[in-house]
Amino acid sequence: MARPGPLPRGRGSQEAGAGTLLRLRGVSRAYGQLQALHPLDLDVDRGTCTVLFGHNGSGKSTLLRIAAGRDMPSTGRVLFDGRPIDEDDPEVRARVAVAGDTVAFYPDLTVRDHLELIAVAHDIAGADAWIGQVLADRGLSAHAHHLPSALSSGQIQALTLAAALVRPRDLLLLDEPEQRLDPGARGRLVHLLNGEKDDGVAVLLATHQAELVHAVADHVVVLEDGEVVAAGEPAAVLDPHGGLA
Ligand SMILES: Nc1ncnc2c1ncn2[C@@H]1O[C@H](COP(=O)(O)OP(=O)(O)OP(=O)(O)O)[C@@H](O)[C@H]1O
Repeated sequence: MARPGPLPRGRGSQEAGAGTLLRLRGVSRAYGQLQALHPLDLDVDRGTCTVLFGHNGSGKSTLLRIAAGRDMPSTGRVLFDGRPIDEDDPEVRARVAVAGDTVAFYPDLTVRDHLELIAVAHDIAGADAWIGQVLADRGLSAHAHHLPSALSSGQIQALTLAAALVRPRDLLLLDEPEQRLDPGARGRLVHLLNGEKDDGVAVLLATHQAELVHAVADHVVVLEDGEVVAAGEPAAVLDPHGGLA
């Protein structure tokens, strides 16, 4: 993906390709009596993609929220670039991009307005051209001046992705980014994720789609009722239909 002007990336991007960026140790999460996540360890390296795969309720979103510093684990710790993650930490805000499972857009701001707000907040050079590129890449150019209420569910999903992609990032966290995308947009998503890896970004995403796992993952973690039941290279762990190999 061509980027106009300086690459809008996080401050640590000069270290891209140099090892682990996100490290989870002994991380678990209980909601009252429910053990949503049993203790697990996970490393996500720069320039690689790790995929969380599992049925509804297996703990994927819980793990992503903890990895983003948006929720505290019941046990264990999360380190981003060697320090405890906290979503209020300016370093984390500058370097971690999240497209989560809940989305809130301003009803009276257009698609382009949303992306401009984010670009301004992150002080992005050449923002106009860059926003134009992100809109085109996500198939949103024709909807740039539309309000969120005028978008289809797939276009809302594309805007959710665009909002994460218009900003700098060394770590990209995505919750079911393939949801509601048509085959063309899913193809662009695969291209995008492989481009992120080439740029040295560490990617952690949750999905239900085995095809996406095989297309982008270096490492897959299969969750069942909050427990890791398999982990490793996709070809060794999952068959093409998403069953355990
Ligand atoms: N805030 C919460 N309070 C109580 N229980 C929760 C909360 N969030 C999630 N859970 C429960 O934790 C378990 C894991 O949920 P989670 O959303 O992490 O699953 P998931 O794998 O992302 O599911 P899906 O594929 O449906 O998005 C589920 O049983 C869910 O009901």
